[in-house]
Amino acid sequence: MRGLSYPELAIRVLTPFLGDEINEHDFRKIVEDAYATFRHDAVCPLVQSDENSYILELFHGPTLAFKDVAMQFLARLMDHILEMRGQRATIVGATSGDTGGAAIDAFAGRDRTDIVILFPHGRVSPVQQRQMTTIAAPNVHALAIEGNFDDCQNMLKDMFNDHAFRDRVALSGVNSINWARIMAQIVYYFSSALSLGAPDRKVSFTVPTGNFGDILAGYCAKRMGLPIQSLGIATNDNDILARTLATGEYRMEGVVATTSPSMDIQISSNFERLLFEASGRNAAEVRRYMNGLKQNGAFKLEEKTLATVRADFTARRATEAEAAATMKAGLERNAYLMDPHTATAVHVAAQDEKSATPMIVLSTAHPAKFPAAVKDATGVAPALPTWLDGLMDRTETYEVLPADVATVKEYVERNTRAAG
Ligand SMILES: Cc1ncc(COP(=O)(O)O)c(C=O)c1O
Ligand SMILES: N[C@@H](CCOP(=O)(O)O)C(=O)O
Repeated sequence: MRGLSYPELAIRVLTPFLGDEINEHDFRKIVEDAYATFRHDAVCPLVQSDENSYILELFHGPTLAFKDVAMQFLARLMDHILEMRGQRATIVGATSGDTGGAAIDAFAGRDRTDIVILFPHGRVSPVQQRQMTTIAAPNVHALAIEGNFDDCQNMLKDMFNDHAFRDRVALSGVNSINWARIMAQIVYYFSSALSLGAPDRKVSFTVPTGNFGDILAGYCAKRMGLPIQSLGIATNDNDILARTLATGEYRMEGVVATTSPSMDIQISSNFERLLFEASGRNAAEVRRYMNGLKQNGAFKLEEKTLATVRADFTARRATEAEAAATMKAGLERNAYLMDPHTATAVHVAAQDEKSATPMIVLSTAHPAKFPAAVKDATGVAPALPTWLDGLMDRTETYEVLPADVATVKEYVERNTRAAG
């Protein structure tokens, strides 16, 4: 697979996951169109940052975040399937900042879908907010929820669990709850590892982590046979995953606001998927964990499951000061500006012992999405690319709603077209 273009590689990696509802020709067109929206010929280029260290830039899509990689593909795939079936869908998504903008960009103006995005009021960056609130398309609805991301995601899960509501509005998801999101993210683990010599040479990854979707895609790549030495979870001060790997106990604490807001998460949704695999697909064990989380805000991992998780993953935290110092050092040493999420992971990766295995850090957002944090750390305010000119001056349209699922459901039924 070495030497293939990104779309060709995506077709090779993703084809085994397809059912028979889509033919080869249509799938090729979906993939090619999705990655034609990226502003870099390589789609996800790999940049060397040190002797054996690399940064995988995942932010060359329309909204400057790694979410575009999956979302541009997913929107086209869903549109195609809905068209073939003659159906419509209502998409409801929860975001801590980036999923929402990427989903709105990818689905805006599409005839067969309405999209409602729940974001935590006052807890996303101004650029992230405007990417959700300034898109004038009749099928787009942005809701600022008086709560945090976990509240938004909990309400979304409640909506999926209310089967009558789900069926009435033809509810569909674009969060990483949707497997197609994870599936599309597997591809860049392959593209970057292949360009460094895989499968003849192992590589390691460090991933800025919140909802655990991105790093789960890395785990899937490993299970598919990609020789990955280690998968490093990098967290900000919301370090529940780092604490869990250290102590064996997943224990919720309050969410704190950081300069990497997209990782301000305590309920890391896809960690449940990992636990299912690590427990040997023991549904009863995972159910016990999830009940513990709901009832007591905590659960303790079985020794065997913990050991299995630790065999594939390491986890560390970068504090706000460490992320800021990393952004500053990146600019001074390499004339390279990185965003706070990326800096979190670069700091964590640098704590590893020197190894002959190349380390690839996933860069999940363009620094211009977080200009205030980057300027505070480096003195330089990164400018938005020209295709986003005027973003900060456009009129915003959004509603503020309480973190109350009945109120949000009522909004969805009133404002979307698939019901009835
Ligand atoms: C910029 C950025 N970095 C990292 C993450 C964390 O990714 P995940 O939620 O897949 O762990 C997010 C949110 O998804 C993000 O938007
Ligand atoms: N960090 C995410 C949170 C949602 O994650 P997802 O991968 O489940 O969509 C964001 O930026 O919205």
